[in-house]
Parts: sequence; C-alpha cells; structure tokens
Amino acid sequence: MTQPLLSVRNLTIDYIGEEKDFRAVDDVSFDVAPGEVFGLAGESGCGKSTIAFAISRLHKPPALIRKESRILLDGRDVLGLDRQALSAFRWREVAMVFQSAMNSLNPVLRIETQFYDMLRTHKNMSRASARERTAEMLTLVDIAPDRMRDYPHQFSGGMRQRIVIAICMALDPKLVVMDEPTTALDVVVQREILQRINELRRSFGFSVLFITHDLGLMVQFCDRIGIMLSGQLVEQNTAEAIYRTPKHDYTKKLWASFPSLHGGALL
Ligand SMILES: Nc1ncnc2c1ncn2[C@@H]1O[C@H](COP(=O)(O)OP(=O)(O)OP(=O)(O)O)[C@@H](O)[C@H]1O
Repeated sequence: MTQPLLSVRNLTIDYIGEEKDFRAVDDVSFDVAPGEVFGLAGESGCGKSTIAFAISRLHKPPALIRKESRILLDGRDVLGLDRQALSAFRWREVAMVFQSAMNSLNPVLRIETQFYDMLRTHKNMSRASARERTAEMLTLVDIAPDRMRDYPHQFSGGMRQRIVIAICMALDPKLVVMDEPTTALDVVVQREILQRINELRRSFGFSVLFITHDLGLMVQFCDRIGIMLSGQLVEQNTAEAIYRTPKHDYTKKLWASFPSLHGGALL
C-alpha cells in the first residue's frame, strides 16, 4: 500500500466499569489508503462504533483508550491532539455521518444557515461565498440549490441524509467515517446515496471508513473489509477475497448466515 491516510495501531479501548472493565476493542490494527473505502463488519456489539468514535475523537468516558494505542491521520497523532487542534481536525480532516445524522440538522434553521454556520466557523467564509458553496454541494447530492431556503422538515429522510452528507463534504475532509449511514432509509434510497458518495469520492479523493450491518452493501461498496469478533479484528482482505475466499471460520459463518448477493457492484 502507498503511504496510508489512516493508520490504526494496537487500538485497545475499555469501558471502565464500577466492578470491572469491559474490553470493547482489543489490539486492533489496520490501514486505510488515500481514496480507499474500508469496511468494518461483525455482529452487533463487536466494537465497530467504538472504533469509529475513537478515530473521530468523539469517544467519551467511560470509554478509555489504552496508552499503547496509536491513530495516525496523514501522519498526525490523532490521540495526541489538544482541544484547539481538535476543533480544526473535526470536519476539516475527518467528517462523520451516523445513522441518525439526518436528525442532527437543526429544525428551526434554514439549510442555508446550517451550511453558513459551519463554513464561517471553519473557513471564515463570507455569506455570499458560503451560499455559492452551498449551492455547489447541494447540486452534488441532487438537491436543487434553490431549496437551501427550506427547513429540514420540508425534505424526506433520504434528502435530509443527503444534505448532511453535503455538509460533511463542504469542508473537503480527508476521511469520512460512516456508521450505518443509510440504515434508516429504504433499500432504493440507500443504494442511490451510496452511489452518490462513491462518485463524490472519485472527484474529491477522500477515504471512507464504512460500518454497516448489511454485508451485501458492504461487499458492493468497499475496497477492503475487516471482520471483527468480540473486539478483535480477526481477518482483513479485499472485499472480493473476504466474500469469495474467507479464511476465518467466523467470516465463513457470516456468509453462511447471509442470503446470496444480488445487484452487482455499486462501482
Ligand atoms: N458507554 C458504554 N458503557 C459500557 N459499555 C459500552 C458502552 N458503549 C458500548 N459499550 C459496549 O461495548 C461493546 C462494543 O459496542 P459498539 O457499539 O462499539 O459495538 P458495534 O459493533 O458498533 O455494535 P452495533 O453494530 O450494535 O452498533 C458492546 O458490548 C457494548 O455493549
């Protein structure tokens, strides 16, 4: 692999309990190349979201990242960032889209204002430049730019999720962390959104860390996949190899429990 964009090394995260600690992530290491989509798959509770939060530096107590852990983004030590560096890091370097992201839009503000607030805070943009950027980003996710004057409730769930994705892309992040980004949406909308993200990835060049329960979607969308079991990364390989020639028994079991794929690759 060329120089990775994201490098996770020996990541170990415990949830600190009153009686005893619970190891949610156990010595996990993986790399994500520039422009690559890396997926994390595994049963509920295996630690995927805990990793996503740690990479975005959104983890909170009782989650404790053990000191041997390293997360490097473009060579920068993510776990060592202080408060000031962190506010520049979030959104500009790493953007996050979660399952409920569409509900993170402020219901009482026009879409335009929500873009402006972020572009002003992070890029010191004027209202006129922010409006231009907003129009450009909405067009990219197939929403008519004149709808920037509307409020969130005037859009469907799928459109709101696309708006959040557009807001994330507006600052041109290097890595987008997506944790079940389309789970709340119907299958057709899910596919459309992922196709759009893929096209944006091609033009902007960002990498994606993708988490979903839907193994079919995972294989179609990702370049490489890591399989997690009880906090450990037990296998990682290209999506094709993980699907066609799984090595670990657990990966084989995952496929056995999953109906065969339809619809071909998204790419
Ligand atoms: N705040 C918390 N305190 C204690 N334990 C937690 C906390 N958050 C998560 N856990 C535990 O850590 C483990 C990993 O959780 P995590 O949410 O990362 O898994 P996941 O693979 O993303 O699951 P899902 O697919 O259901 O979202 C789970 O066993 C969970 O119960």
